Amino acid sequence: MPSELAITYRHVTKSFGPLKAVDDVSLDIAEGEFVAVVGGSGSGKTTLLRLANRLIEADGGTITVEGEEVRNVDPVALRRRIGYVFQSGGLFPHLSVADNIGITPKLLGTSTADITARVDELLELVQLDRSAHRDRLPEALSGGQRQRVGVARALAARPRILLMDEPFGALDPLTRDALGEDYRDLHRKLGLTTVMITHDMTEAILLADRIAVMRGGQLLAQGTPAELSQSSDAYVLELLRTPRRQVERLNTLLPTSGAA
Ligand SMILES: Nc1ncnc2c1ncn2[C@@H]1O[C@H](COP(=O)(O)OP(=O)(O)OP(=O)(O)O)[C@@H](O)[C@H]1O
Repeated sequence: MPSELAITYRHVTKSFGPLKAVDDVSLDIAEGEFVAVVGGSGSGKTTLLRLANRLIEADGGTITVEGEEVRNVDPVALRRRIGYVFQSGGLFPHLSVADNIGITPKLLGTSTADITARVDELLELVQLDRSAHRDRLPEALSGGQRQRVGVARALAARPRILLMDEPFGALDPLTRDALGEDYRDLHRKLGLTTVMITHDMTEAILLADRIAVMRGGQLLAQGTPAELSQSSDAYVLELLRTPRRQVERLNTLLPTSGAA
């Protein structure tokens, strides 16, 4: 029986002292869906993400992953089922690209030959040249290449769900755009479920099927970009104003015909 929902949050709450970082959030994420989580700094996005793989434990409510309540799943086993991509790549600085990517298969007892084959497969998947990048240390990579390695490492144990915390945030716009597009293709090709935090509403609109808007720990709104544009909430409309302004300005500045 295929479970339709990859992740569910039901009335989930997490406080740090007096602060409600996540406040009564209910959200369904369907299998194969690409959901972007947007919202201001400190609105609870990272906390929400980390509750799903038990990097943070909820105080109240229920979270399920692929039909199972996460509180009943061993956290280490859970994290192997859910890939996690950090903002800065989160790579181990003293390990080569290959060793970074192969670390989970190694911990799982995979043979050296199989790890080598898997690393090569993953490098190809994230479009990094094997011979050029395999043995480099993270410090010898560009920001974009580091993020590609971060994605490869998160996919090493063949998870069906990927959580991404501002994965492309620190990159220049062109690299960011290329990585976003490439990741979207990968998401589709591998049939992944993706939850991605971003500060960039334009990125959220271009990449995600659905957008969840957080504010003050609460889920303020959720929906497709078209649905959000019908929202009556002033904050949601304000978030959509920047991409709209960009489109209007680009339409004015760029000729509608031509190569660009
Ligand atoms: N371990 C912690 N201890 C105490 N407070 C925390 C902890 N983790 C998060 N918080 C607080 O909880 C709130 C939500 O934090 P969170 O990191 O989830 O927000 P965010 O929306 O991801 O922010 P940003 O976009 O800046 O990364 C913030 O006020 C933060 O300071």
